Amino acid sequence: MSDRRKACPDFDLRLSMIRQHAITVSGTWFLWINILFSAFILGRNYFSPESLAAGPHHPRHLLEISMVLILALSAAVIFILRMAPDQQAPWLSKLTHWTMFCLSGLWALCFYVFIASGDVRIVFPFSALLIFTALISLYFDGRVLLSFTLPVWIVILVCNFVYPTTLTALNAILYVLMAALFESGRRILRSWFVLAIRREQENVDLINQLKLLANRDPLTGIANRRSFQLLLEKEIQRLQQTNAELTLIMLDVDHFKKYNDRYGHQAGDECLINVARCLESAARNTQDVVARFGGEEFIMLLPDTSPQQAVAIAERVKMNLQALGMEHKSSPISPFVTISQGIANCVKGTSAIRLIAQADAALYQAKEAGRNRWQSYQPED
Ligand SMILES: Nc1nc2c(ncn2[C@@H]2O[C@H](COP(=O)(O)OP(=O)(O)OP(=O)(O)O)[C@@H](O)[C@H]2O)c(=O)[nH]1
Repeated sequence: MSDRRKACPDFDLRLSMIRQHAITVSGTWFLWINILFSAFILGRNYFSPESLAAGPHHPRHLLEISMVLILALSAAVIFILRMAPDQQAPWLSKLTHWTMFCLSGLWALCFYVFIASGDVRIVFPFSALLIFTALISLYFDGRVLLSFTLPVWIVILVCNFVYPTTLTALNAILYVLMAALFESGRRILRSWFVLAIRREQENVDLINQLKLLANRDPLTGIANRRSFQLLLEKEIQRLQQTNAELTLIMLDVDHFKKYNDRYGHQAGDECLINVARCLESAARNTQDVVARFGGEEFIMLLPDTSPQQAVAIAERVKMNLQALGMEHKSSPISPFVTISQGIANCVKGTSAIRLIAQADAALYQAKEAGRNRWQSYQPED
């Protein structure tokens, strides 16, 4: 299957972003090549001016102007690419694209001067070198590569016939062969480029999936105990540095064993999923974390939350569950599924283990007091 048919929007987006970035990196390298080549032509023209003196057409000044322009343009664009504050900015790749197009026009002019002045020996090796270095640096973006190579190619081919030499036919065959080699090389390089990005994308997806598996509870989809512990540690650290508040609510479904025994394990699973949704809708924002602590136990991590605000959330949990009205005929306290909650507020210096133990103790007190209620942690005297 071709790369294009297999492509998905995410992959296409990533490919175009990497291409944009790559063009500013390898485009810089190619601009240095342009500087080197134009300096060489200028030097050659200076030290051996007779090479252009033959024939009726010898617009030497055109050659010098185009080489100086290539030098100046390449240097200016290298400077801009290096100094740009945001190296990923899309305008950088547009600038590189247009620069390649302008450079191509200037090189086309240079080759026209060579052919028109009868200095044809340099044309084939030099154009081949230029076009294949363009291939190495721009193979991943067909449009940019073509905007550089096509004008050069067309001018060489046309001039070859307008100013015929003894080698006109042979040169034409060589240029056509070079075009075929160029295109096949471009396809091979591009397919490796796409493959490398595809593999990288697959690795990123795999890592994201593993992260999800490591941090999510597979049944309910909410955070698991491990991820809760990490977030709690982070919040406690933040608490030590600021005057923020932090509250935990530990929650336990009442008489869940009886629910399982009456309705079956599958229904028990669905009940836990519904409870998780209830807790999520009672949470206020993305800062609040709802996690499954284990079995039919849940926990809510509420950053920047006072004990009074936590009580309001606990009430909301109770209301949400009541509104859901999940039948629990085996419960001795209500015909519907209920939940007991223990609230603990974190004071500076309290460890994560201690805070959880306090919320657990408050939960135990809520159960002791008859279940289907919340209880704030009361330190023993
Ligand atoms: N369906 C289902 N049941 C689970 C899951 N995890 C734990 N349980 C069940 O939850 C029940 C917990 O029972 P207990 O610890 O006695 O708690 P309880 O019956 O709610 O009693 P109280 O907490 O005192 O109200 C056990 O029957 C477990 O098998 C689960 O993922 N799915």
